[in-house]
Amino acid sequence: MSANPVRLQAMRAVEATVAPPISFDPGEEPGAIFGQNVFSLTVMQKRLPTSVYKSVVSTIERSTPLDPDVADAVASAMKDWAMEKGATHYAHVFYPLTGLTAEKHDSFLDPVGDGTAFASFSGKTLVQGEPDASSFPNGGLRNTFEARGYTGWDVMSPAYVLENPNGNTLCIPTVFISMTGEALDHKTPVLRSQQAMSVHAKRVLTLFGHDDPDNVVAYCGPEQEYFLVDSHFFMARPDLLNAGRTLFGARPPKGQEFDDHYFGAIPERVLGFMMDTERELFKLGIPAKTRHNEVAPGQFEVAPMFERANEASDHQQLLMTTFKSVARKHGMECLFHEKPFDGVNGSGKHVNFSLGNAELGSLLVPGETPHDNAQFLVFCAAVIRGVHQYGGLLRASVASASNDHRLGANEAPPAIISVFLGDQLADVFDQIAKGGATRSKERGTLTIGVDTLPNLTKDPGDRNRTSPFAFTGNRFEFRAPGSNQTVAGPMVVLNTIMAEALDHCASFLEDAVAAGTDFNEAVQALLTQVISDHGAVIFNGNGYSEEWPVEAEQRGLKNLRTTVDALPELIAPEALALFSAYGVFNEREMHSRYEIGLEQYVLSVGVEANLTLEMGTTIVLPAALRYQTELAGNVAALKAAGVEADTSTLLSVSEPLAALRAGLADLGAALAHEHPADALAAATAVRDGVLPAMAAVRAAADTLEGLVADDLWSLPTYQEMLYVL
Ligand SMILES: NC(=O)CC[C@H](N)C(=O)O
Repeated sequence: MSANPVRLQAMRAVEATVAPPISFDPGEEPGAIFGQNVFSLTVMQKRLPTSVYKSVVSTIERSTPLDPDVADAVASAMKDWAMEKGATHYAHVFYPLTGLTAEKHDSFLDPVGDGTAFASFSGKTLVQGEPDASSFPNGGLRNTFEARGYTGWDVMSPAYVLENPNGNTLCIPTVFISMTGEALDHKTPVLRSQQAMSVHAKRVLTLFGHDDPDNVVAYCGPEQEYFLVDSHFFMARPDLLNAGRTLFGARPPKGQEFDDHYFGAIPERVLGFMMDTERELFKLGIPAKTRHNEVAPGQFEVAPMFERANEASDHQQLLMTTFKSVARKHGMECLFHEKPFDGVNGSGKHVNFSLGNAELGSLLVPGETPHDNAQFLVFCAAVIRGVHQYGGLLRASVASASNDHRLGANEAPPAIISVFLGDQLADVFDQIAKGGATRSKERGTLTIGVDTLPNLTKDPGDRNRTSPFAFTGNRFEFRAPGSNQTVAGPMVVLNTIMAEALDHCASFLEDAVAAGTDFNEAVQALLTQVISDHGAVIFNGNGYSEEWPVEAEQRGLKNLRTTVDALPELIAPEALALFSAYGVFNEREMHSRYEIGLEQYVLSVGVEANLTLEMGTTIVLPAALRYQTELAGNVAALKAAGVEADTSTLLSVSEPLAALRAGLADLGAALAHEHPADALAAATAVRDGVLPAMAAVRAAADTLEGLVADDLWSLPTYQEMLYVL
């Protein structure tokens, strides 16, 4: 074991760690706690007069406006319920463009004027709040002197009581908008885009004979990957502490090459943590379903069941905060960074996406009959059209400085957005392209009934983990979103591109039918058109291969490697036209998101660069210099003793040491440059000037880590952080 005091102490402390007991009551019925802290429809049904309850349900299901009297009744019941659960405050929770969760707490107590106070909570307070919140990024949508921003209750996402050892709070999920009604958050566009998509999905469903269908919603099932690191190591790494990822660290002798961690037995300490998180999530009605070890050592995954996109997105944010706080209780730090450790697997948040409603289920499930299948194929075709036309927007929706390190490296999807259909579906679309599908690969049988559409089995064939957008039997999996990102961004783009594509499909079919074309023939013609116009986006091969970027370029698919390449997609004329046509964002809102994305990029690389400079100068350089001095002393002593001195070790250290010094000087110089005023120019300068300078410092430091005496190296190493839990 290392004699370096910092690391030694950390190791001893890890050894001595005793996991906290799980807060589990052995007599408890399974599932008894699920949703216990949620003001759910069931709770509302019990506590509200029937007419009020029905009115809320209608607002949720059919988007009817919320009546002020109904809001008052709901608020009163909600307050009583929350106070019974120990809540003293309520908070409008919102999701500003930092990607974090924001909350402003207010007490239920109102002073009466005679020195006493009573608890109150009106419909108006439930429905609307007014946090000052002027310091959130708004990309030019507000000036600080007109700081007003409003929060408004998202009726479709239930309120809940958040427990804290120091007191409980009633939390109300809200949208956050400016005085002029422009979106300052991630939730507003999810709701707007969902509405737009529903309008056109319903037109398609009506064409397929569904009479007055319910609203169609987007479902989202996010798979959250994360790393756990013992707190003692975490605290000894300023980079993890401040940037969430290691900026230094030589590859460990053993990485993930044995694939021995993936789905392996979950370490006892981690399992205890997982059970504890699940309990907290269950109380909040978050359906955490699956847990397992991931590819990299120290990496794990939790996957909740799919939910409506807006609720899934709120739950996802809550899940992340819950994981962070429970991990600390267990003496660990939960890392959501997309690439905390260089050279091993990064962390994604794969978004499983489908459309549907309670009445019809998922619309991306192959049906039992050719007629159902025709409907399914139209929805799939819409996905293909949407992803092909707006792949750049999907890429932009997952663009961040941290995700740039992950995409295309060590088993994460590439930055080129293509669609994987699986053998069966690819074969069907192939046949459609060649003039009408008559058989499905799996069954190999001719279809009967409504002419030429094939039967489809529900088994889609093999999975393809190298694709950023893969059909998995009853949904598509968008694999590019990063572990630290909100799922709202991708969901907004998915909903909006589906709105456009379904609008196109519905209009095509409506026109054809009006012109007297047989409906099935119209469907065939539509599918043929979509596949010949947009089939280039379908790629079933290996997305990690070296040939793919070359082929993708020939197909005209974009390869937007970095955030700086991707973000301009947001303000491309076709993107502005798309989002405004479907009422999701106006031009100002798009520009604000573009500016904020670039600003966040510059800020996060800036923090990392300053940290690299600081750690390089105050931790790595001194360790290397000490070792060099020790070696020089050894050479001098040998020479003095008249013994021939071997200087090779001294020289091998001196070389990277010189490179480190030069690298630090270059990085310092790169950081001293004033940023250009234009946001894109600033981000480009950072990408092309600062990032390479950081990489040069790291390369020299990582070489030194392999040379310097272990007792002089105080930064916990990759082997310690990844393997000691
Ligand atoms: N097994 C997996 O699905 C690996 C996925 C990978 N961690 C990613 O970044 O997306």
